[in-house]
This record gives sequence, structure tokens and C-alpha cells, in this order.
Amino acid sequence: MVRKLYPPEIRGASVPIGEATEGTVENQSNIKVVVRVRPCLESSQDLIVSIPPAIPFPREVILEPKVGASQALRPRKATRFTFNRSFIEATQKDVFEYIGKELVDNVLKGFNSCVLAYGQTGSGKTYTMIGTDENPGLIPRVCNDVLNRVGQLEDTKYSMSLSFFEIYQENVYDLLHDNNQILKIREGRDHMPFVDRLTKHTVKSMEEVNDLLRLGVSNRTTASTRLNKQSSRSHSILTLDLEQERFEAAENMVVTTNSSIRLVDLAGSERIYETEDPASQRMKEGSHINKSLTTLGRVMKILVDNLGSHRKDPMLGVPYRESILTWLMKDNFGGNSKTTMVACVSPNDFEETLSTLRFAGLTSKIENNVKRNRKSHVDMDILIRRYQEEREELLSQLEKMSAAKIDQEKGAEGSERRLTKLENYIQWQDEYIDRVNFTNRVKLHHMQKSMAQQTEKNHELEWLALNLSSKASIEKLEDVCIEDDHGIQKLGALVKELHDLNILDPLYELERETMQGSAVKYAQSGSEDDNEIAF
Ligand SMILES: Nc1ncnc2c1ncn2[C@@H]1O[C@H](COP(=O)(O)OP(=O)(O)OP(=O)(O)O)[C@@H](O)[C@H]1O
Repeated sequence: MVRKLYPPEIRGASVPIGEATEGTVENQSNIKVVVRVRPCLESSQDLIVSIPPAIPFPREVILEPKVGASQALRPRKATRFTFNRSFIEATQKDVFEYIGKELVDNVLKGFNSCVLAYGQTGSGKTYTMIGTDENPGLIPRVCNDVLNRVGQLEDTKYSMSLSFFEIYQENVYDLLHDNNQILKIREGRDHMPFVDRLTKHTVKSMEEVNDLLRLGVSNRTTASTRLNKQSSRSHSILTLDLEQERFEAAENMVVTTNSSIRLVDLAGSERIYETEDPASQRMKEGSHINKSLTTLGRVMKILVDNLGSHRKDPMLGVPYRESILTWLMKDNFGGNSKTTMVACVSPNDFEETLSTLRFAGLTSKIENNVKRNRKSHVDMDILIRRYQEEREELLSQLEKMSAAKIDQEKGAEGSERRLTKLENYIQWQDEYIDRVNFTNRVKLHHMQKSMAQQTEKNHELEWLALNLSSKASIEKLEDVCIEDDHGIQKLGALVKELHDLNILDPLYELERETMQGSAVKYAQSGSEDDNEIAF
């Protein structure tokens, strides 16, 4: 494909170098909340959560105490919640189609995005985010879609990288590095926190992505809880960073877009029961989890209150730094990020589901200020490099085209030669047919003449034989025989004449032999029936 040549004015040295424009706020965007109800894993369990069907898609969730519920739950009435979308018995593909596609659209456009799975232990957070080999979740599907789509963008250079860390007991660990070191959090010049010395891995294919995911998942700290043996007691955060660089012809600028997707699998949000031993590891984990999730709840509440009070900066005074989770996710709550929360609920735990849905309801009120992270500038090095690439591409196209033209000409020459050959052949065939016709006519004429003469002689012989009475008639017969010899000799001469006529052609040769044989046969037999011989 030939790219459009850059307009001449941008090739000049008078273009300002390194000019940059920062992204501007594009819109206020509420945090999106999606509820996913995990299917009943045991058939005997009664459903307490239902989702009424709706067009174009369901958004409500109804929570009802099951028949025969405990005394404590009996007085509770059915509670209805409305979110952006609610899923029950949804496939991984359904969830990706609704959440993941938009996420990829956003990152390609240069927006930061985040999806976090929130809910009690065993409610399907890890299943939604990572999934299984047979049913991959959001993370592998999103990575796959980004790789596919960015690879198809015309005239765009890109680099995609992944990092994966966990927060366990208020410490940060790199999930893609086996050294088990606690990593520090620092703040950049923009006051945004980042994990220092976290490894970033450039990925170009899904094989690379899957290898990293496998490594990260196996490194993730897990411990059993009373509810789920596989429950994870840490928060895991996978970040996909995408850098795109493309030339925007309309602006005469090279545009660099840096955007990221954060995919967060939070630890279980359930309460730790009083019966636990306060000194136990699980209690310790639980208190840390509680700390980060309670801080998250407080952050949400203050952000919502600040919105109501019309503060100039709604992020001011928000206690982000009170937990590692909220500090690191500062931008995702109230900042520059299109954030979606997937509230995962079990279909049969009333209290935990109610608590999750209430938390989700609070989250949906938060507004983020989203901007495209786009820098445009004239970079002479890039322009010159691109121009050279383009020139090389055009030259190679030209080379290919000239080669094709020569081939074409050769082809035309070849076909002309073939045409002439064909014409000569046809002409030769016409001449051949004429010659054959002529020869046949001559042959026919001579044969007819010879046959007529021979017939006449036969009659004469017949008459003489009938009148063998006198010496004179015997002499006459001898004369006729001599004359007949002459006739045969004459026929031989005729055959020779025909032979001379057809000497160049093997077919004639064959015909000649046949004819010669026939003539000889005819001459030998002297019978009229031999006229039937075919030539
Ligand atoms: N939508 C679903 N369809 C089929 N199975 C599911 C679904 N959601 C969850 N599961 C299954 O339920 C079990 C618990 O799910 P999962 O581990 O994802 O829960 P979790 O919320 O991540 O728990 P934890 O907080 O302990 O990490 C797993 O065996 C998982 O495969």
C-alpha cells in the first residue's frame, strides 16, 4: 500500500521542533457499574437474586430473602437496584462484548480506563477477570483485542506492555518477578503515584501475554478461607500500557498517545467473622483487606459528597493515601480514567450481596474527569525517517511496477510471436489442403482415364478371345498384349509422376504407396471391379 506523501511544507526546516500540546478534559464520566450474578454452583441452593428481563438489556437486580429465611432476614422486603447493566448466566463473551470492547475503544483513542471486580469471596471476580483456559475472562480477551486492533491501524507504530502486581497486607509485590521483594510507591512530578521498579514487559503476541498471565497467577498469594479454599487474600492489578505514534496529516503533526487499561481483581469484600482467632494469619489478612476496602468506601463517599458540594477540585481532601490500594488507584476514582466496576455477587448470600450492591450503588455516583492523553508535535527525526521509509516504499513499488511492465511487454512480444506462428501454421494448413485437393483431382483424372483405356482394351481382348479362329486374330491378340504392356508401363509412369508431385510430404508418401500398390494391383488384375479401390 502506498501511503500519502507528506505535504511539502512539513519537510522544510522552518517547522518548529518539539512543540507539544497536552490533552484537554474531554468529558465528565460517571463510573459505570455492571452486576454479574455467579451461577449456583450447588443445585440445592435457593436463588435470592433475580434479574428481570428488559429491552435492550437488563439493568435491574432484585434481592429477595428466600422462602424459609432465618428470623433475621424474614422482615426484609425485596430490594431493587438499577445499574448500567446486569448479567445473570452470562458467558465470558457476553461480559467482554459489553465491557471489554468499549475498554479497547477507549485505550485506542487515548483514554485511560480501569475495570475492577468487587465482591465477596467466591463470587466470581477472578473468573470474570482472568477466567479459565476454556473460558478466558476479560484480561486475556482485552489483550487479544488490543493486539488485533492496534495491529490493523494504518500508519501507526505501537508498543504494548504489561505489568502485574499484587497488594498483600499493604505491601506491593511484582507478580512478574520471582524475587518476592516489597516494592516502594513513589509519586511522579504530576503527583501521581507509581510502583517503583515494577517490571514492564513488552508483548507482541497472545503467546507472550498468556505466558505472563500464567506466571502472574501462579505467583499470586492465595490462602484458604472458611468460604473458599481458593480465595485470594490480595488485590491484583494488571496494567496494560499502550503507546501509539502516528502522523496526523490533517494537523501535519506526529501524534503520540499514551494510554493504559487497569484490570483489578480485588480481594474478597466479606466481613471477617468474630469467631476467628484475632492472632490468626487470616484475621491479619482480613484486617488489611478491610483497611483497603474500607478506605475505598470512604474515598467513594467523600468523592460523592464533594460532587454535591460543588467543590472546585472534588479530589481535594480525599484520603487516598490511607491505603496502598486507594493511593495507587487515585486516578481511577475521581481522576482521569473511564472506570467500570463489576460487582460480582453470589446468588445465595443475602447480607454480602446486599452490601456489595450498596457499595456498587455508591460507586456509580462518582464522576471522573476524563481526557485524552495525546501529545502532538513535529519531530523532524520522525518525519525524516518516515519520509525516507515512504520514499523507499515508493521506490520498491516503482521497481516492482517496472518489472511488471517489462514482463508485460515480454508477454506481449511472446504472444505476438505465438500469433504469427499460429497464422503461419493456419496458412500452411490451407496450402496443404489445397495441395491435397489438387493432387486428389489429378489422381482422379488420371485414374479415370487409365481405367477407361483399360476397359476398352479388355473389351478388345474379350472379342479376340472369342474369335481365336485365325492366325490373324492370334497376331492381333499378340499386338494387343504388347500394347497392353505399354499401357501398364504408361500407368507406372503416371504413378512416378504422382510420386514426384508429392515427394515432400510423408502423407503423400503414404498415399503414393497406397496408390502405387493399387495401380499395380489394378494393372495386374486388369479388372473393372478394382475401380472401387479407395484413394
Ligand atoms: N460466571 C461463572 N460461571 C461459572 N463458574 C463460575 C462463575 N463465576 C465463578 N465461577 C466459579 O466459582 C468459583 C469461585 O469463583 P472465583 O474464584 O472467581 O471467585 P472470587 O470472587 O475471585 O473469589 P476470591 O475472592 O476468593 O478470589 C470458581 O470455581 C469459579 O470457576
